[in-house]
Amino acid sequence: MSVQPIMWIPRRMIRGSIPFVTCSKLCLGLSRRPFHGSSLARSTYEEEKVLVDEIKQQLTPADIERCNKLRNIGISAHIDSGKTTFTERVLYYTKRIKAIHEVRGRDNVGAKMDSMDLEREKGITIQSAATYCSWDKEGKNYHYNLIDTPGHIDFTIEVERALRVLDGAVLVVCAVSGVQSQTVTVDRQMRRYNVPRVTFINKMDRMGSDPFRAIEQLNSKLKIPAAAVQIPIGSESSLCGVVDLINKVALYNKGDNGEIIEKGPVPEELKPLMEEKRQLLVETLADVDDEMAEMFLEEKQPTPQQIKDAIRRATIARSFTPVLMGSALANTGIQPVLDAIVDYLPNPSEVLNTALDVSNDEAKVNLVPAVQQPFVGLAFKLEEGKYGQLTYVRVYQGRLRKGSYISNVKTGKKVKVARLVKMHSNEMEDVDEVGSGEICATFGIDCASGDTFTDGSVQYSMSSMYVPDAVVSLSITPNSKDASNFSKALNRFQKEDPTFRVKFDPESKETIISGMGELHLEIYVERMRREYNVDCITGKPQVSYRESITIPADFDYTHKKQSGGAGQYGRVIGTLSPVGDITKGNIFETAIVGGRIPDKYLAACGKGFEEVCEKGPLIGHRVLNVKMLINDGAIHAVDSNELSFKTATMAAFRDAFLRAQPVIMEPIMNVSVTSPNEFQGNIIGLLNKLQAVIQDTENGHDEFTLKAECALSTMFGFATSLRASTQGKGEFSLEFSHYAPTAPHVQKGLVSEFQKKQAKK
Ligand SMILES: Nc1nc2c(ncn2[C@@H]2O[C@H](COP(=O)(O)OP(=O)(O)OP(=O)(O)O)[C@@H](O)[C@H]2O)c(=O)[nH]1
Repeated sequence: MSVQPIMWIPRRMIRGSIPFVTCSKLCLGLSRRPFHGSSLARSTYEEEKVLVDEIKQQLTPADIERCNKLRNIGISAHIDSGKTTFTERVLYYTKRIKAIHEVRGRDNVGAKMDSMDLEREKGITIQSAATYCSWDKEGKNYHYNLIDTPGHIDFTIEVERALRVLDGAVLVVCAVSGVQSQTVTVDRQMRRYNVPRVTFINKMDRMGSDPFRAIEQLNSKLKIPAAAVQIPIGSESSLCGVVDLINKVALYNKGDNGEIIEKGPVPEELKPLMEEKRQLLVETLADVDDEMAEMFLEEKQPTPQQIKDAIRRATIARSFTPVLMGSALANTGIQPVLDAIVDYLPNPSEVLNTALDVSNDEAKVNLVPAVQQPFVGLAFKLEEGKYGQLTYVRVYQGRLRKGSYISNVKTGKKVKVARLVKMHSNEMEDVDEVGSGEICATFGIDCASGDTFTDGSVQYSMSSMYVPDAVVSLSITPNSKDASNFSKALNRFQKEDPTFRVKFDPESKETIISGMGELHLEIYVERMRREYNVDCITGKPQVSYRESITIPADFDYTHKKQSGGAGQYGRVIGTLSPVGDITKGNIFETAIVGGRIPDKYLAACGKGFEEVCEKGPLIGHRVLNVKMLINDGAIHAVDSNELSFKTATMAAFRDAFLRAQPVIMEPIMNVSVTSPNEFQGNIIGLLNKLQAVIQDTENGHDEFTLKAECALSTMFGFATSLRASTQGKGEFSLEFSHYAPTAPHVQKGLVSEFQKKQAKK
């Protein structure tokens, strides 16, 4: 039987088809990796592109020239993938630093971007660090603002705020471990802020490295079409360069620190692989880019420039990521990433940034990165420095000048920009002015993280970043009597980090800190000791439970105190009900007819509701997803006041809550454990003991990764048991997934423990 050759049609041309249709190429035996769909609804990007093109019309040639040379880039990845090591090379090759220092290096200097002592000791990045550098490409000088972000999930807010203000990112992936749990988190964050990325597969010098397996995982796990634009020359310890698939040329790193890039012909033995992977690149592009698809159908061979243009379009459209590879530690393949940043990542004029016009009913406005426009900037990160509060600002429109006055849209306060600097990790350079699209920092501006500033002529407010909920808390008490440094430190940390929260429990007279995980809180306790000289005693980590209800309950409550002195009277009637949509949080509503409760008393009811939600009736933890509706009530002509209504609301709430089949909700975490294959049995045993639900295991070359869901309450001390079961070779990460009701016996235990504590007071 003869097989009819069917023409292979790029997926892009089969509109509306979701599963990948493989036609003749498969029939002809050319295997293609499965396709899992593009990362972005195309219509969304097309609408965005129209707006970006409109905005570009408003730019002067000087604005375009300035933006063309600018890239705001983040470096993000899973823990220990080599972001900081990579950034160190970038700074060295761009001549920002004169020598390379390693993370945990023997010279004890540490990498430039890990400027905190604690970061250098632990070899982890805790705070994101900003810097800038210049890169010469084909005779043109480009300016990069770079932010190196932490990999550990506990410091995730640093990644959120960096990605909020960046236009593009380099996603670093380990060539041995491939896509890891935190790579998935970072990918989600990149999508949240529509950040296009180029991917760099690092650690190609390590045994067991396999860039093509990592690319498969980008496709399958992150569901982003990805294709190599390079292949390695040599492997593991003999890695010496990469083949540029687009130009079919070999690039070797030479010199003591790989600073010289030497071009050469492609080694003969690599030519078949080069052709295969180049073809795969073109096919993948044809799947995501119209122009490439047409060329493909017409069987035209694209030129290197056409391939590069297609990569640029598809990367900016967030429907593709080009993959480069090398080894930061072995100084191989870094310079091509710097070129790829220029070639494939957007400049500030190619990204749509919007704000809400507060003076015009919050109408959406598109920001124009032109210097002549009124200034609009976002304060995205605060840091307490030697000279006071340092505020990092991304300028979206207009320009920011030293000595000028800017106004905080939220508070209406006007402040003078006394000092303007560009950051180079923990060092700074004074500047007089920064233009739109730039990132800078200022001193002495009192604001909160996420505030928008303008020159006062417009009232634009930009959306802030996503702040995840704190899940772990512990009590903390300073060891010395002098509490001033203690509260100073707590105030500062709270201001800098929206995921770090502090509250004082008047009943236990304890200060409670909460955050993203044990490590997060541990680091703050340690920083308190080092930076503020305050030794602290901490309690056992506690889970931040939530309290909720499962059925509605009506209430009719009268608060009355009419004997002796000034009287109190307030009656509230209504319903307490569970909120189905968990994104809505707690809701307070009133529907009073005929003014039976005046507005000022209703406002007091609202305050009472907020207060009582902070400390739930079951075990004193925050209330989640409860709606309170007050639709009737009564006042007393003399005795009613705001306090009476607030008290009545709180008591009504507590009473109805307990009748509404209340539940205690506990945080369920996504756990990811990676360890050498030989410990797989131990780890599964360990997780079974913790009643974790194992969802996936994946065996790599010599490591395996296990994913599970587990209640946070069982995970305290997991680091120690994991260390013991894996001879210290296992690693894990925990990330909040959702809240789920605790088992009835656990709830009973928690409630009786809480009641015992209350009775003792
Ligand atoms: N073999 C090899 N090791 C590398 C390479 N790049 C980094 N490393 C090592 O991997 C470890 C982690 O590197 P970092 O640069 O701190 O990784 P990171 O992603 O910044 O780490 P966090 O910010 O803490 O998540 C260090 O011991 C580095 O020396 C590489 O290309 N090859």
